Amino acid sequence: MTKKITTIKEMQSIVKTLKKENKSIGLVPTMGALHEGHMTLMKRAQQENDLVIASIFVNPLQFGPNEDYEDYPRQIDQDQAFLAENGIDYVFAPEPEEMYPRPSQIQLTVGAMAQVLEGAKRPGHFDGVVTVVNKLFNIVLPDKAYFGKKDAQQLAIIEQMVAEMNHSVEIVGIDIVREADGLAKSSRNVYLTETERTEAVALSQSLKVAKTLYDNGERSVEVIENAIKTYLSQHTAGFIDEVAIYSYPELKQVAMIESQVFISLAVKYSKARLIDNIILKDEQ
Ligand SMILES: Nc1ncnc2c1ncn2[C@@H]1O[C@H](COP(=O)(O)OP(=O)(O)OP(=O)(O)O)[C@@H](O)[C@H]1O
Ligand SMILES: CC(C)(CO)[C@@H](O)C(=O)[O-]
Ligand code: BAL
Repeated sequence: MTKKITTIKEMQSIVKTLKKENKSIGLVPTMGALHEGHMTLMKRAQQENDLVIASIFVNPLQFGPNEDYEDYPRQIDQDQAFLAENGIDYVFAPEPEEMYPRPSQIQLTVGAMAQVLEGAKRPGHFDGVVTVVNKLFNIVLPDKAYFGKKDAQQLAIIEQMVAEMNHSVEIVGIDIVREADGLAKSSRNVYLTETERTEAVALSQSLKVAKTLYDNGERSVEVIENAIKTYLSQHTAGFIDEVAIYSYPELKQVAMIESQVFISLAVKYSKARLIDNIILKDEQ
């Protein structure tokens, strides 16, 4: 059975007991509408900790005014059953009023790392992410916390936050989990129409085109970005919102592909904005 906790006080009291018993805690922060991508994070957390706390919280602070906060899929009972089937110990699922009971006097702001890629498209998004993740770390006091590489910029910023704020937690990044045809699993995939779902395979396919170019020796950012844009425009009617190559984890733009970089892309469909990325390593 997965025990559902909705108050910070109860969660902290459970954590206190677990710490007294010397149990290691793995935290998997999510926004719910759980799928196999999330479950891969949970499984890894189970392997590496005495017990796992999943959090489900659609964090209002990380959504812009014209984004899908109201519409974001919420299915806590289904999620709790899925967590129980997979032997997850606790789900921390507070309401927004529990996490943010009063107007905030103290704000966290992410610097240059949040001015590019997703952060540039979604102003304030990463300030909201680090705020809630900070609170979750303080409430759950995890030994390890698990984040997907699908949100590569988020992972880099959280690693930076942990280093700067001296959180006693080890951050574990998990590879992107994909559908059989290559589409990255995402809670927002349910928004896709049938045609969009068929076409959305173009995101991962275009990254494969880029990888092949890279493997064949291409190192020009412009050539690789253009190849992705061309592939996408030929294979999907979705709006190409972003195709960019950045160093990882510094999140600095690169002129040539010389070090570890990631190619990030975002495509907007009628209701869903999907992201994907691939990390390229220069073996030379
Ligand atoms: N396909 C995936 N592979 C690996 N990690 C994933 C995948 N999908 C989500 N995650 C990770 O799970 C955690 C929770 O993500 P979240 O609840 O936002 O799910 P999501 O499916 O990414 O939803 P969204 O539709 O908002 O993109 C994040 O660390 C995210 O990177
Ligand atoms: C890390 C997170 C749970 C914080 O709200 C969210 O950004 C997500 O689901 O990736
Ligand atoms: N997985 C990223 C959370 C968001 O889109 O707000």
